[in-house]
Amino acid sequence: MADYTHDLIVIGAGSGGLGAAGFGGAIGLKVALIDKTVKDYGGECLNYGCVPSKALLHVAAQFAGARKASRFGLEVSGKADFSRVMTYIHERQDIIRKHESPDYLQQEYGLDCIVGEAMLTGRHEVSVNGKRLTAPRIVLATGSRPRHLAVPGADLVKQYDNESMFSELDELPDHLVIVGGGPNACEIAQAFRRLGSAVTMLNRGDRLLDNDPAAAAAVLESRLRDEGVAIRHHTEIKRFRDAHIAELVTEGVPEGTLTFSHLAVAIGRQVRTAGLGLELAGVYTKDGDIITDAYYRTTNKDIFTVGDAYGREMFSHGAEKHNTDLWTNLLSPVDRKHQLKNFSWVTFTDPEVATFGLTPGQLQEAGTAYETIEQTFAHDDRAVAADYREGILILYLSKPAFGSAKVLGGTMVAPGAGEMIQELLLLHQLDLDYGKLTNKIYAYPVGSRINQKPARDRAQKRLLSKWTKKALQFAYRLQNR
Ligand SMILES: Cc1cc2nc3c(=O)[nH]c(=O)nc-3n(C[C@H](O)[C@H](O)[C@H](O)COP(=O)(O)OP(=O)(O)OC[C@H]3O[C@@H](n4cnc5c(N)ncnc54)[C@H](O)[C@@H]3O)c2cc1C
Ligand SMILES: NC(=O)c1ccc[n+]([C@@H]2O[C@H](COP(=O)([O-])OP(=O)(O)OC[C@H]3O[C@@H](n4cnc5c(N)ncnc54)[C@H](O)[C@@H]3O)[C@@H](O)[C@H]2O)c1
Repeated sequence: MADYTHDLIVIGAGSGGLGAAGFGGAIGLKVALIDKTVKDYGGECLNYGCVPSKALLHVAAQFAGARKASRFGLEVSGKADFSRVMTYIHERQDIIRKHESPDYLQQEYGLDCIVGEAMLTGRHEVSVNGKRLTAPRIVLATGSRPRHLAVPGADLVKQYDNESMFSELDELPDHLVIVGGGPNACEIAQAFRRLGSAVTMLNRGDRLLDNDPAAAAAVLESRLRDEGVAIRHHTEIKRFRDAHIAELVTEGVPEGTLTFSHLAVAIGRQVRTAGLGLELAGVYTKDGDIITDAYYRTTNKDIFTVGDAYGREMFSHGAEKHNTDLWTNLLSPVDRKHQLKNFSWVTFTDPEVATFGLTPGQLQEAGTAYETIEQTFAHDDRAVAADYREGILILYLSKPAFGSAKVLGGTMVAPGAGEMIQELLLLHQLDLDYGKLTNKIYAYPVGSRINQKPARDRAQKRLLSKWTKKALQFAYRLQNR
């Protein structure tokens, strides 16, 4: 370390940077962690992403619950007091912020937390606040930024993205138009509708949640429509006439105009590259992404990316996964390759859409034989009691020549699906037989009993074949004469 100021420099203190620097600090390395402002510590997830969106959904769920209770005589009316909703969100953020502040990180992990805009100035060199830092390895955890619409008239309109939505929006929109059909668009559509806004979603694709199975997305879409969200697929904004009127096109054909009070864009993310001095460090980009290999290395072998900067799965737990791999690679001569075999993601709408393990696309690409099981919640006692019979569980099971099937992946749509898939994900990750669930005794009527239903059905089918039935009858009569 003689010639370097630090063992490791990490730029960006979001989910990616906190994990990368935190582990280095925990094992006693001299790590510099840099972010632009004190408030930026915690990154997108804390400030404008996961945390505020989940707090918003939590409040919105209470409104939905109260409205549903009108069926049983409770009278409710009115819209949300938006400033109080925002206050709640900001309070929640402040609780988490305490453990992600520069002071806390410095004290707990011994990190050298620096507040300032960093720039690469050499292959092992970073400049921040006029100072030069050096390290044998540098991690770029600089995240991504929201995409905006660039159609004619775009400059006439305030495009609320997730950053401005959670920092500038100060009133409940009368009519919120949301452009996009991914997890971000679905979550905010349901939240604002439940708080009392009219909501229209405009989606370029032919369905919501492209990364989840169509059958799962259809369940969510039906719920959103039932709650009053207008959803238009194959639809884009062609131009804005003024700050509140958009001209639409559906598959290239003019579709009239749409008037809105507020416009939100949830059309994906772009990796941040501007102002980082990448070229000075030999880090190259292609089509706006930082070029990286399967080991998180950039075109400079001593500079790595994690989190959204890696340009693939853009989730907080994606960053967590990247850091686990990266640290394995930084500490051992055997490199761990990026793969998504055991990954999962959840859209936190009501019902939640939770996907885990391998997708049909990945299975087909790998040439893996599998069968698909679709289990409805229609006759699940908990779903009947708590009124979510429209939920589904989709499972991809292996087709072994001998022995029991393995859980390869799947998707669940249900309230709390993100929690309920966890045992399935564990079976998959540990490569355990699906049949292991057959004799598990679940407390009645926990929702996750649904995970067992197909396993029991399969076991019962085997047990109740003509010959096994005869054998069992014989065994019974022999024992009970
Ligand atoms: C609305 C929304 C909801 C989401 N909900 C979820 C969810 O429920 N679950 C989930 O897993 N994921 C969710 N995500 C995704 C998740 O927020 C991101 O994947 C994650 O925050 C990315 O972390 P990161 O560290 O890669 O980037 P960021 O958190 O963006 O951190 C990058 C940091 O780098 C800093 N930086 C950039 N350039 C410089 C520079 N030159 N000098 C110093 N600092 C710099 C920035 O200030 C920033 O703080 C959501 C995203 C959005 C938009
Ligand atoms: N619960 C979660 O984990 C969660 C929640 C929100 C966001 N995120 C993450 O944040 C990132 C951004 O999410 P996102 O939903 O914005 O992006 P996305 O890329 O997942 O979805 C973008 C959507 O916008 C549509 N679209 C794109 N351009 C359009 C246009 N011009 N007009 C109409 N529709 C258009 C696409 O068809 C697609 O449905 C993702 O990586 C996502 O995983 C995660």
